[in-house]
Amino acid sequence: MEAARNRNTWHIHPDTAALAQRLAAAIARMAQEAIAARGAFHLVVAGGNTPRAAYAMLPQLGRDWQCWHLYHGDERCLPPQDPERNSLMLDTVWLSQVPIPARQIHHIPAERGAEVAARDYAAVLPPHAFDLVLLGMGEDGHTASLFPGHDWGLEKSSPATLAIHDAAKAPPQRVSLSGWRLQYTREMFFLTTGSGKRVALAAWLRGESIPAALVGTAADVWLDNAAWPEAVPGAI
Ligand SMILES: O=C1O[C@H](COP(=O)(O)O)[C@@H](O)[C@H](O)[C@H]1O
Repeated sequence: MEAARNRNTWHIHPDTAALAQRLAAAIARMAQEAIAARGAFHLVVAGGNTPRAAYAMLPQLGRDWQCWHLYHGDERCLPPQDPERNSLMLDTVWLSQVPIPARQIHHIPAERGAEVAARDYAAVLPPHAFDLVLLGMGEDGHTASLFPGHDWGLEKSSPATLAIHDAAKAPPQRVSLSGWRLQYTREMFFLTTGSGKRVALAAWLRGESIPAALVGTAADVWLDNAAWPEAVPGAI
């Protein structure tokens, strides 16, 4: 595969363990820089399986937890204790072990249903840019809960949050930050690992209009060799 000409930086890692370690260190470093510069770190987290190992390392690497503010890129409309909830994964591997003030952890109240949760979540978003947005990519190229064939809310006239009713991946009801709100950030990292992501990654590298590519036009993309076997570890 040849990288399409775009504004992405591709960080290739030999395996998921190496990626998780560097990613967790990068998040902790960026938090310290943001806190030193502005007194707070506003982070949007990705759901799914890919970021789990990095999140689990953060309790050891992070500091100044009282300055962290957490948001989700998306959530699935399921009860809070459902194992498929992004918030439950985050609580289990990371948040239950660190003293981030509860009022600064903005889980999406997706158990209220997509429309109500999207409205309520919009009300807690900051008026300023996020410091860092973490995103994953599904096998079909979706990111957050922005799926192929849907409106991804890339226009500034779109709402900041979208109620999703027919997602191609279960559950069909979800809430997502819109494309432009995800892009309103100082930095964006995409996390993509495993051979299951090869087809979507190849489409991105060819310049196809998949949701991940259009949201992540200028993102740093963190990959392992299983997702891009031909790539030599390093940054391109
Ligand atoms: O449904 C979702 O999928 C993407 C990718 O998940 P992964 O398990 O392949 O890492 C994820 O980024 C998103 O937050 C999630 O809700």
